Amino acid sequence: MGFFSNLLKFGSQNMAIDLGTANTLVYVEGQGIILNEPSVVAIETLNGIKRVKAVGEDAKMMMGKTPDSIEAIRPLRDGVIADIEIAEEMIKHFIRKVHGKKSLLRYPEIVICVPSGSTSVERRAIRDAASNAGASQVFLILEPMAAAIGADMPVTEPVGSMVVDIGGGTTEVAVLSLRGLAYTTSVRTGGDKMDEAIVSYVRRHHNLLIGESTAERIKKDYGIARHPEDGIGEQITLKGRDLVNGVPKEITINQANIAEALSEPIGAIVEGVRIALENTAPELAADIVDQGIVLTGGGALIQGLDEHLREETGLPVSIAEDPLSCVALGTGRAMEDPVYRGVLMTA
Ligand SMILES: Nc1ncnc2c1ncn2[C@@H]1O[C@H](COP(=O)(O)OP(=O)(O)OP(=O)(O)O)[C@@H](O)[C@H]1O
Repeated sequence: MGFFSNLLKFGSQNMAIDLGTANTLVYVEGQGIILNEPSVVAIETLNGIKRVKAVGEDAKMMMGKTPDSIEAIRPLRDGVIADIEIAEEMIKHFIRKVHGKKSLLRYPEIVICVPSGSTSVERRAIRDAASNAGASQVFLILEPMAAAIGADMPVTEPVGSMVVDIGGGTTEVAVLSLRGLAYTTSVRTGGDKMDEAIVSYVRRHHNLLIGESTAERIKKDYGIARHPEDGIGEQITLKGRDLVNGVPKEITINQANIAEALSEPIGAIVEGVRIALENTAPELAADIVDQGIVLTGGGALIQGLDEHLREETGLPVSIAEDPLSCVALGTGRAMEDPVYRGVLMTA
C-alpha cells in the first residue's frame, strides 16, 4: 500500500500539485492528473475592494484584454512567488475545485513541488498557502526530482542522470542519483523569456506591437531552436498594433526569424546545461555520457531543441514522453509510491 493510501478509506483525496509559473496541474491519488489550468488569477477592484473575479482558464482568457477595473495576474511570474496572497487564493481555488464537497469531511494531504532554487522563506510560504487552503499536512518535493520521476528516470539507483526542465519562468538543470540532487542549477529563462524575445523581435524589425498571448501562440506553433533546413521554414502571419501610426496591422515573418528571435533565451538554457556538466563529479558525468540528458517541461517541445543540445554538448538528448505533465506525474508518483518516500520534504 502506498504512503498515504491508508487514509483513502476515510474518504480523503490526497493530492499532488505542480504549482508552475505557467500552468498548475493537480494529481489526485488513484486518479492521476485531473486538473490542468493556467496559473492566472483575475482580480477585480470595485470601490477600493479587491476580489477574485476568475482563476485559471477563465482568467487567462482575460489577459491583455481586461478593463481598468480587472487585472489578470500571474502570481508566480518569474519562477518565484511574486504575490503570495494571490498564489494562496489560486491554490485554494484549485483545491476546492478538485476536492469539491468532500472538503467538509476531511482535509487532504498535499504534496506540492517547489523550484530547487527557492529559498526557505518561499518554501514556507508555499507550504503555508497549501495549509491555509485546507491541507491537513503538506509535503514538498523539488521540481527537477519530480520531473525526473515523471520522466521515468532511474532516480533511485546509483546511476547519474541529468534532467533539464524547461518551464514558463525557469529552466531547472539537475543531476540526480540515489534519490538526491547531486547538482542543480536554475536559469531564470524559460517559455516566458521566449515569448518576450518574439515580442521584442517583431517590435524591433517591424515596428509592430504584439501581445504576450500572440507571441506564445507563435512560439508553440512555429518555435524552432535552429535555422530551418531551407533557411526560411514556414511563413507566419501575425497581427498587432503599428507603433508608428497606432493602427492595427498584419505582417508576415518566417521561421528563420523566429529562430533568430529565440537564439538568446535558448543560448541561456544551453549555457545552464554546460555549467551543470562542468560541475558534475566525474563518476556521475561518465553515467550521463551513457544515459544522456532528458528534456521535460513545455519548452522541451520547441522544434529541434533536442538536436541543438545534442550538437552543443555531444551527449545523447531525449524528450520525455509527455513533457508538460512530467512534474505533476512525478509529484503524484512520489506521493503514491513508497519507493520515493525519501524525496519528500516537510519544509
Ligand atoms: N508546443 C510547445 N512549444 C513550445 N513551448 C511550449 C509548448 N507548449 C507549451 N509551451 C510552453 O511551456 C511553458 C510552460 O511549461 P510548463 O507547464 O512545463 O511550465 P511550468 O511548470 O508552469 O513553469 P515553471 O517550471 O517555470 O514553474 C510555457 O511557456 C508554454 O508557452
